[in-house]
Amino acid sequence: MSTPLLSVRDLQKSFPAADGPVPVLQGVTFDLAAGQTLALTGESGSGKSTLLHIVGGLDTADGGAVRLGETEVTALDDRGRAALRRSRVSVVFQQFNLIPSLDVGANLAFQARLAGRHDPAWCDTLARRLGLAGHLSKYPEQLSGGQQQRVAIGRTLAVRPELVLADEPTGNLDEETGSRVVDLMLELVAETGAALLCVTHSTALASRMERRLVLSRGRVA
Ligand SMILES: Nc1ncnc2c1ncn2[C@@H]1O[C@H](COP(=O)(O)OP(=O)(O)OP(=O)(O)O)[C@@H](O)[C@H]1O
Repeated sequence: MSTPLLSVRDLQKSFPAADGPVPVLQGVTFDLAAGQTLALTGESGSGKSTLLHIVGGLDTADGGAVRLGETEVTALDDRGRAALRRSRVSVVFQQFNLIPSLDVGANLAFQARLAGRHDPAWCDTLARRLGLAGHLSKYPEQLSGGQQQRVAIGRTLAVRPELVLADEPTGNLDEETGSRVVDLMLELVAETGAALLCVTHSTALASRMERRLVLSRGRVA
């Protein structure tokens, strides 16, 4: 079998609480192949977002290992994790997290510019495919939720990351808007060849992914 793009092994994480550390991830192990899509589901508090944050280099683990290709993510220092987030792993958040002072065009290009990978032709393609070409000089507050999430997806894919992480990407959208946003996200993720790890409570969204992983009390169920 070929080496997976993402390998998570025996991942452990606790958070401090008044009466001692509370274990949140208690030995999570799974692989994700390049270009594969995986839904991460499980009850509230089961550790889904915590896992996503560690995989994406937004938080650190207490034990175990995360590898992305040849890189041991869990061995990186702050700088290494920042570099990983700029160019190789990119996150779509439920709250969109656009930069309010930048227009749509600048938001789309923002992460790619930071990564030194800005490709104007690819940004134009993304804007057109995401139905944003007529909105490039608008600001996030002038957009609907669905439009804002499409900008966030475009910003994520503008860097051509190896791995896209999505945390409840349709959580703030109505069902129909969410379904259209997911269609676009899956289409464009597939075209770039990125793998997708998507945290969701939505069975409709989870059913659109090739694989499903259920977390229960910090373990893969
Ligand atoms: N920074 C933190 N400090 C302390 N506890 C935390 C922190 N982040 C998460 N937790 C706790 O860790 C547990 C898992 O949280 P996490 O957000 O990963 O769960 P989740 O499965 O994504 O939940 P949900 O589906 O409700 O978003 C919860 O009990 C939460 O309160």
